[in-house]
Amino acid sequence: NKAATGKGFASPAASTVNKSHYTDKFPYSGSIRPGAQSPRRVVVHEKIKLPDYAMNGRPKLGSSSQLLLPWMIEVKTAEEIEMMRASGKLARQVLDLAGRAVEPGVTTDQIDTLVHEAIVAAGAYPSPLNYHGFPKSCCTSVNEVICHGIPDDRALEEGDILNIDITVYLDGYHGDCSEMFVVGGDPDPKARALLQATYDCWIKACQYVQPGREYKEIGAIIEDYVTPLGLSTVRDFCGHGIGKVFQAKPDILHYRNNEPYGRMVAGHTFTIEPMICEESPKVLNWPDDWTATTVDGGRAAQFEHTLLVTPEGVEALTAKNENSLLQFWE
Ligand SMILES: O=C(NO)c1ccnc2c1ccn2Cc1ccccc1
Ligand SMILES: [Co+2]
Ligand SMILES: [Co+2]
Ligand SMILES: [Co+2]
Repeated sequence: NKAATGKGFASPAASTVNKSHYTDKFPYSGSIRPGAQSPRRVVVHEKIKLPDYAMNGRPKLGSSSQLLLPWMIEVKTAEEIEMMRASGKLARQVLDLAGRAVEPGVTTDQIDTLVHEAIVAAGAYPSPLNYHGFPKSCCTSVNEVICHGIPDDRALEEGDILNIDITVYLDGYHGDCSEMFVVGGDPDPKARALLQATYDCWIKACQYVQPGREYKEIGAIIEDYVTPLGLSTVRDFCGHGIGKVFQAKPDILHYRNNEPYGRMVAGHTFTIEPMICEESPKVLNWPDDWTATTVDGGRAAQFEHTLLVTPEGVEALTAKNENSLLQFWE
């Protein structure tokens, strides 16, 4: 996902704000707070191909091949599709490894360490690390955190719902996926409803994908599914084209829209990663420059696949494998 609109956090009208949960003046909306981060890592293994931003944090502008005009979507060759399959497969393996480590008392920093070491051991680079300066190798987003939660020293608690978002850069190609995990394994009924609805609208959107279908329809499918259930879909971050660059065209909006991104073609690769909220979809950006939470403390859930448009329809490059654990919503 990426900021589809400008940043800046909601500033509730002064008169109506209950300041009881204010700490250091910032209106945190729920109980999650910034934690202490362990020292940043730098990947220096000579065998690992680094993305262009690895050292200076700034991805080169424009799409992977300079020939592509901004509104054109890259069509991968058969060889590139094989590379994307390998990246997607690795991202899935790392996400499964991270998910198996989730239990009360484990910190998100410990999960980040596990993820970082597994990605580097596989000869890949953890794509989020230093992407626009991001400090960690994956995102861990708990409860009211919508996305881009930074792994830190907070221990996971019974009943937390957690998104772990993994992106790997393997031999020049990114693979990006994320999934929800329930800490302690027994979600409250409202969490169960949020997780089931988020999963169901996501699967519905993924199954819509096939050559000739319009990109913009994805948003309507998601929004029309969650709204009748009393849930909302975040508008500030979107899915994205992916390949030799982490984020490319098209922008995949998760709400009803008229984006002019045209139609799907076999060989397109992109993510669908809806963020669904219990209450308001409005985003409160923390002063840490990364973490995005709901403005009202309502919880949020997200799932993400990297998808390939095939002549027959769609292939989830980050699909679960025979060793992946199934969750209650599947
Ligand atoms: O698609 C993504 N995840 O699915 C994705 C896209 C872009 N930046 C990302 C991610 C994940 C982590 N960051 C790093 C970051 C960069 C700037 C602002 C906030 C976070
Ligand atoms: Co993504
Ligand atoms: Co994301
Ligand atoms: Co992701």
